[in-house]
Amino acid sequence: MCLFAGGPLLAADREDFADMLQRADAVKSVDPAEFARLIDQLQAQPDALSGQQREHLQYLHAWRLVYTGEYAAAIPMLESLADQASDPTLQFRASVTATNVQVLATRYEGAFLQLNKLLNKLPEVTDKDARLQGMSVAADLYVLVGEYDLGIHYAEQVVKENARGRGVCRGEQIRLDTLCKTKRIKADAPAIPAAIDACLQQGESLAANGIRMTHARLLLREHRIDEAISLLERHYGEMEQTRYPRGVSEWESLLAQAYQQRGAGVNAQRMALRAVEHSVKDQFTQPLVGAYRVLFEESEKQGDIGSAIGYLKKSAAADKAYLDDVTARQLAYERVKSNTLTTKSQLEALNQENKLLQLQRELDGKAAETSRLYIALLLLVLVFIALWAYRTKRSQLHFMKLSQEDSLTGIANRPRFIQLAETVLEAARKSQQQASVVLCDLDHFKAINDRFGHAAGDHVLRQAVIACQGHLRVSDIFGRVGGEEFGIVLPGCGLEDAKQRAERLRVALSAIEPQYDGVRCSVSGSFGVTSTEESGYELRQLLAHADAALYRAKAAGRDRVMPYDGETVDAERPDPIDDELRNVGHA
Ligand SMILES: Nc1nc2c(ncn2[C@@H]2O[C@H](COP(=O)(O)OP(=O)(O)OP(=O)(O)O)[C@@H](O)[C@H]2O)c(=O)[nH]1
Repeated sequence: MCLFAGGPLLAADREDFADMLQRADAVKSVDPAEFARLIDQLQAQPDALSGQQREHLQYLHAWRLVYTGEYAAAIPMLESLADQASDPTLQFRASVTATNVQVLATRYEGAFLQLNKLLNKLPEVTDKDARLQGMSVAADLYVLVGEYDLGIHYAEQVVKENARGRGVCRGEQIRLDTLCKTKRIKADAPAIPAAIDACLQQGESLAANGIRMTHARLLLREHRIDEAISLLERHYGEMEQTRYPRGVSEWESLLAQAYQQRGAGVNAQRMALRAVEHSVKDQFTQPLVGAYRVLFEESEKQGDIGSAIGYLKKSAAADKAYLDDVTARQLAYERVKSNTLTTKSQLEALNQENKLLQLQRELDGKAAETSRLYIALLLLVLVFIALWAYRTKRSQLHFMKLSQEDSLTGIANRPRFIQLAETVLEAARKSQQQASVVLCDLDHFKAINDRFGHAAGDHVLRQAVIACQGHLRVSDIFGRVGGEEFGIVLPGCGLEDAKQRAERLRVALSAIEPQYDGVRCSVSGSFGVTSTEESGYELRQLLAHADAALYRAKAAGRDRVMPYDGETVDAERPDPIDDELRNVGHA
């Protein structure tokens, strides 16, 4: 398929682009020519790429600019990707590279600020390559400001994680360089060839040559000049192929110094000039200072004073610029560190404040909870009191009912009957209305008890009450005033009415045929009736007259109704409710 032919873009094309991007990413530091070819090809069709692919391409393009020393152009591209890239891993990688470039562009403060952000983000980054990049930058930066142990720590971390087998090469390069700087390694250390091998196996010739430079420095330090020259000459072409100007310039400066130490002035001069030529514009590095120094000394040796003075001036300027650079990065590091510490302590203060607020909130919460508990407790007590009051009232009512009720028949007992009758009669008296009183006594009740037993007698009493209730009004007062004797007050009834109603009660009584244990017995009752017209409104009088009439009914043969006939009541005749009346009167 032709990738860049016109016509609609197919999904397969996008896959090919993705493939090319991956490939470009993979070869960017090992095969600059292939990397450049792929980037150029992809850049020719920007509209054919997806948004994410365009971002990836932009990152690789910025990387290429860094590689060729165009830092000013690369930094804004990388910063924009670090802030806005849709893929978080690309975001992290862009910010790592941005940090790196800020160092190269001597923007140290920005670099250290960015480094702090990176290290904070690092624990969340899972992409192994991105982690390798982040930790490598951290190691480089710490070494740059003389924090060698920190640098070695991150370098060792890179080796340990060994992302895609590249960690050993990258981490060892930093570690060995740091050990060289701190004079903690010898030129014959076996770690050196091992690290070079690891890099070569990964195709990382730039890193392999970086380690070789470290090796050459160690050899020179140990005055093994020929070995150093041999090493540097042997791999010079390879270094040139990396097309990394900064690295090439450093290599050439080192070789120039080696030649000079050997006394090969012409070669030293030639190589130093190349180092100056390949050095990054406006970048004052130690190798550049070294190259100018070689040129000055060689010119001086040759008696070319004019050139010597010129190189001396350049050397002094480069040296000063380099020292200024060292001071600048040191200052930037200290400033960021102190700002970070200040921010940290401010954050801690804020944290403390937050903790206090949190505690306060918790206390408030507890107080609210306690209040809620108190309220719940109070409600519980109130409910308990209400329940207790309700039960007390209920039992009071129950006992009151018990005290007013006849337990056998459920109608008013004698005291209650008297109380109700008094009230009704008083009302009748006040309204000058008639009322009648009826006394009813069951006939030969003793005989029922004797013949059928006491329980049968109780049963008959209950049946008799039920029969009577069927003929009484709600306003009538009905009570049990003796063993088998009942009293009835009929408000609004004159004597005739009362006689008729008593007659209905009598008929009702004689109609019941209570059965007990299968034995049927007959019941009848005798009734004595009087009214307020005959006897007045006094209950005692009314009852006495009704009782006299009842006595007459019994005497006349029972099972009948007798009205009070005006006869004088026998004072000797025992009055069944006399005591109660006396009590009521006293109450
Ligand atoms: N079973 C039962 N008997 C009761 C109760 N109260 C009173 N008696 C009985 O009622 C009977 C009343 O008898 P008496 O006073 O001689 O009257 P009596 O047999 O009805 O005869 P007269 O009234 O003259 O017709 C007694 O035997 C009492 O024991 C009660 O609650 N239950």
